Amino acid sequence: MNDGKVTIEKLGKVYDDGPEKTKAIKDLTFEIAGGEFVSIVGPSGCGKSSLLYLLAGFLETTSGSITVDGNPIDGPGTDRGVVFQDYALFPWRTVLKNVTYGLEQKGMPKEERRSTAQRYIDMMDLSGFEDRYPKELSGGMKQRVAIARTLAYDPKILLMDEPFGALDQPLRESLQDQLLDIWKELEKTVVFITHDVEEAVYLSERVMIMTSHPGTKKTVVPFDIDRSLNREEIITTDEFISTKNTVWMSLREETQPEV
Ligand SMILES: Nc1ncnc2c1ncn2[C@@H]1O[C@H](COP(=O)(O)OP(=O)(O)OP(=O)(O)O)[C@@H](O)[C@H]1O
Repeated sequence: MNDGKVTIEKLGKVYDDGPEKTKAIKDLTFEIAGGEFVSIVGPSGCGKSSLLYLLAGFLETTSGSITVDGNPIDGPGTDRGVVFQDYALFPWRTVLKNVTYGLEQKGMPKEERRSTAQRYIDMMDLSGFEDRYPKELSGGMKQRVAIARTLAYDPKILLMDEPFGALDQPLRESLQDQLLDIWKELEKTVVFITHDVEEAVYLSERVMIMTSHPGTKKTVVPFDIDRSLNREEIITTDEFISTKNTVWMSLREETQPEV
């Protein structure tokens, strides 16, 4: 069954393109079920982005393996969609043309491209902005376009690298809730990198904490949040508060200098 399951086994990544070799990731083994929402936190420089780029196929593994539904990753593919912090929109294309980009690459006929793009533009509350250019949009809107563009080509897996890191708190919260709605509706696997422990726990089903450089899996914290509750109710539950503390303590052990 093709369901977006990710299997990472004994993964290692060494950068050797500079004057010195940098061991970014070592011996990381982790499995993500199809349709699961997993967040990854870890100290700065522990290899979170490297891991995401390896999953995206932008980088090659040095050792170990990553498979999606049993198939080894061999470069970028439309089964995986990446959303970056800085939106990475095409400035010369309108909102609509940004969203249809991946569909053009897939060779989808024009009419179908238009209707598919419109579905995700509507889903991300961008109706009426189809003909705007990125420079005419706010940060939150740009990120919604970036998400719509990724969703439009229907990847099984969403790889998100601090996608809301540049946004202020109210916008961040509104995009988090929008992402949760999408995840529930479209049942994608989501791998979400963040520095924000509250965001990690609010969004996901499990949080993986990485050790400091070179990064590997330190621990995985699973929890069970009742998604029928609203934000105010969720963040005051004992489960949410204690999970947040557990993740925070684990992360702090990695970031505090040894005495
Ligand atoms: N292209 C590269 N060439 C050489 N070293 C690199 C390269 N990209 C990253 N590194 C190094 O690999 C290590 C992991 O970097 P990475 O960006 O994956 O960490 P990160 O956890 O995402 O960091 P942050 O939280 O600060 O964004 C760091 O030591 C970094 O300097």
